[in-house]
Amino acid sequence: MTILDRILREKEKEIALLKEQSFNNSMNESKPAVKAVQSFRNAEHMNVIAEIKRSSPSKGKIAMMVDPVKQAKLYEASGADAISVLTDETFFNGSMDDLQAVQKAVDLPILCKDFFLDEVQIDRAKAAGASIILLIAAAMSAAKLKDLYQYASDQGLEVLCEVHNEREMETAIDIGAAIIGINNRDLKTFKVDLSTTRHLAAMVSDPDTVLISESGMQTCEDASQASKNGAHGILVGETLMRSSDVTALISSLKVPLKEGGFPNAR
Ligand SMILES: O=P(O)(O)OC[C@@H](O)[C@@H](O)c1c[nH]c2ccccc12
Repeated sequence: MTILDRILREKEKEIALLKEQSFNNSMNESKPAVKAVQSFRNAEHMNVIAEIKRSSPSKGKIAMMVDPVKQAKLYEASGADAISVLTDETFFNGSMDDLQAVQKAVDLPILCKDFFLDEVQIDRAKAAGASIILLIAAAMSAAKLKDLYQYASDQGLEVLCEVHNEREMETAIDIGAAIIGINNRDLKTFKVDLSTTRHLAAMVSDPDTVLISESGMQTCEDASQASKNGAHGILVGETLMRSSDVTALISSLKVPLKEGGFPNAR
């Protein structure tokens, strides 16, 4: 059984418990929704989605003692364009409380990074203040991905649709995903290969699609390579969590976008 299988099995248990609760998902309505897709398209420099990540199955402990609110404020003050909060407890030591606290403390779009398999998880993420959710193509059928994408959109949430091979990319394109995340890490083997972004970005022909290169980003050379390969954003966890100078790191990652960014923006 792969780690992804183990995580998904755990999620099924979590979903059964969540179904016994109800979530007031109008709670978040008063805060003006910052549409990440629009701000990403307006950028001339690499969009940086900065992640709060205490630990992971592949790397073990990364920053167990992090104060998520402090870290998120530092990300925001350093020029991050969105914040990703890992909310899975069992495998990543995160929590929905982290996300809720972060959302209250910053004005940036907040990505709820979890393994979504059911609408009830989307309701909970929205109630906690998420503005974007992650849908991992490798975790479900194409039909399910489409249904959850639609459900999240109907709730006013944005979706980062994550792919890591050609078949998943075809599905993401097929459902018309506005923001596609190309994961350089294979969730089944943990192997990181930055050329995954080049390979899969080349399949996208819609000039309005926002492409995010995810995982394994360490240096401004990596960010430049991602830009050359067609990415408009990068999702960075471990390197930022371990950095002693987050501000300098984020500013070095904000490299110019290929051809100045989106042709029709601004
Ligand atoms: O810490 P890294 O290598 O910078 O990676 C961040 C992010 O891409 C990674 O946390 C991630 C991408 N997709 C996921 C799906 C589930 C859990 C985690 C992830």
